[in-house]
Amino acid sequence: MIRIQNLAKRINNQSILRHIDFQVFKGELVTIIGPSGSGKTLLLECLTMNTLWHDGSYNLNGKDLTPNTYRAKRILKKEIAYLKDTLGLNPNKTSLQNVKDGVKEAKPIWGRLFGTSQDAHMEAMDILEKLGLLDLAHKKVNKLSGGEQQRVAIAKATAKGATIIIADEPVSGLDPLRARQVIEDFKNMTERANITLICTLHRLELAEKFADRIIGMKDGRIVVEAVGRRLTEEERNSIFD
Ligand SMILES: Nc1ncnc2c1ncn2[C@@H]1O[C@H](COP(=O)(O)OP(=O)(O)OP(=O)(O)O)[C@@H](O)[C@H]1O
Repeated sequence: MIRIQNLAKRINNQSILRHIDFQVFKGELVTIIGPSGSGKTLLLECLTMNTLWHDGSYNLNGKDLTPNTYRAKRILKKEIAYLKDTLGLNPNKTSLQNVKDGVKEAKPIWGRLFGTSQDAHMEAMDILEKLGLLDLAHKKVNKLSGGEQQRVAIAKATAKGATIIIADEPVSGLDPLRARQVIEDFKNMTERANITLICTLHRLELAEKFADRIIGMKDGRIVVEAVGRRLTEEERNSIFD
C-alpha cells in the first residue's frame, strides 16, 4: 500500500506540486488524469524517486521513505518498476526468455549459479500464464505491438519481484481501440496477479471504464479522487475547465 501525505515539490523556487494526499491499495489500477502541465508526470517521478520532493511523507507497505536515502532507494527498487521510454526488454529475445531473465535477476547469486534453467523456465511460464500472456511466450519482443511489449514488460517486472508498476502515458500514440485494449489488459492483469498499476492517462473515458481509482490533477494539486465510479460533471469541470 502507498500512502502519500502533503507532498510538495518546487522547481527553481516555484511550487509545482502542492498538498498531494492519496493512498493506493494493493491490486488497484490507478489512473492519474489531468490537463497538460498539471503535474502528472512529476508525481510519478516523485513516486519512483526519480526526482526529490521537498515536503510531505511517503509510506510504502508500512515503511516510511525518506527521499534520497539508500534505504528508500533499495525498498523502491525492489517493489516498484517504472516503465518509461525503455521497457527493460531485450528486443531480440522472446517474451519467455525476457521473463526468464527477470526470474534469474531476482535470485541471489547462489540461486543463479545453482538454480536450474528448468526452474526459471517453469517460473517464467507460470508468470506468463497468470498474466494471460501465454500466447506471446515464444514470440520475439521486436515482433510484438507496443501494447504487447508493455504487457511483457510488466511480466518481466513482476518476475523481478515488483509488486507495483508505474507507467507514464502507456497508451499515448495508440489508436482508441488499441488504447482501450491495453488499459483493459492492465485491469485484467491487476486482478489476475494482484499487482498494483499506476499510470497517467489522457483519456478520461478509459479511466472511468477500467480504473479502480481515478486521481484528477490540476495546477499541481489533486482536485478529484474517485474510487470505483465515474466522475460527476462538477468534478470533470474542476479538472478540465
Ligand atoms: N525540470 C523542470 N523544470 C522546470 N519546470 C518543470 C520541470 N519539469 C516539469 N516542470 C513543470 O512542471 C509542471 C508539471 O509538469 P508535468 O510534466 O508533470 O505535467 P504533465 O501533467 O505530465 O503534462 P503532460 O500531460 O503534458 O505530460 C509543468 O508546468 C512543467 O512545465
